[in-house]
Amino acid sequence: MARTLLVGADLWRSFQRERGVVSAVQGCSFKISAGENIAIMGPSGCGKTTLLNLIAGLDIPSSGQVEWPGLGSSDTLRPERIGVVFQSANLMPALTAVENVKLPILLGNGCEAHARALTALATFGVELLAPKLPEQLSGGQAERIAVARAIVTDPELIVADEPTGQLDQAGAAILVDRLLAWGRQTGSAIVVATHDERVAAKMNRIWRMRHGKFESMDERPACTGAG
Ligand SMILES: Nc1ncnc2c1ncn2[C@@H]1O[C@H](COP(=O)(O)OP(=O)(O)OP(=O)(O)O)[C@@H](O)[C@H]1O
Repeated sequence: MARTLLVGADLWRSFQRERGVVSAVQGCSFKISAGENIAIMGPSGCGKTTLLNLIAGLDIPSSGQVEWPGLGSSDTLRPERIGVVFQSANLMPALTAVENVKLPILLGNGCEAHARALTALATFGVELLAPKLPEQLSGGQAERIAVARAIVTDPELIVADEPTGQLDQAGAAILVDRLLAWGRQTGSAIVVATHDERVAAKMNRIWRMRHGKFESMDERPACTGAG
């Protein structure tokens, strides 16, 4: 049986706003195991980003518990155990593409950072963009580099927030196929928030959210794999 990486138990996350409290995540419970790939879908504002932040240990639930039995504690998760792809790439503007990808390894005191960063860029077919600054990149190129940055430390879990939002259909399919191929090779789990049914159809499981809750969790896509 696959190793359990993460368990969320009755997670709630509420935000205090001027007009009252918004409960972005409302009682979500789940488990993520090694090698799984999961799409989180649902309308804008249903809580996908908030849930991803809890999964990645970037945010703390208002109540409930998230634990990473296969990965460690929340202060040691990133960048080595969990790789994060933020919405809209979030590259550091003053650093070139290859420097952006190197960054998580340097933070983790790794060696051979440049070679590993180039390998990660090549995984997504963007190694020729290594010397470019973010301002010289298209949105889709920046997204590919952001995903390369997330895998460069060989994490056991990737959490990606709409990683293909700037790509056309063909570009999105290639990026996701390459990410899933990397996941199969390394045994890593991949969790992707997406509005794109074609992207979701490539995953093993789909979790559908509405108003902060799971509507369905174990839905199997009609077609799976790298097709
Ligand atoms: N830091 C915050 N402060 C206040 N409200 C927040 C905060 N973060 C999220 N919210 C609210 O929580 C709800 C869920 O937001 P979230 O970004 O998780 O949704 P989403 O499903 O990821 O949306 P999208 O698909 O548009 O990215 C929304 O009503 C949002 O306005």
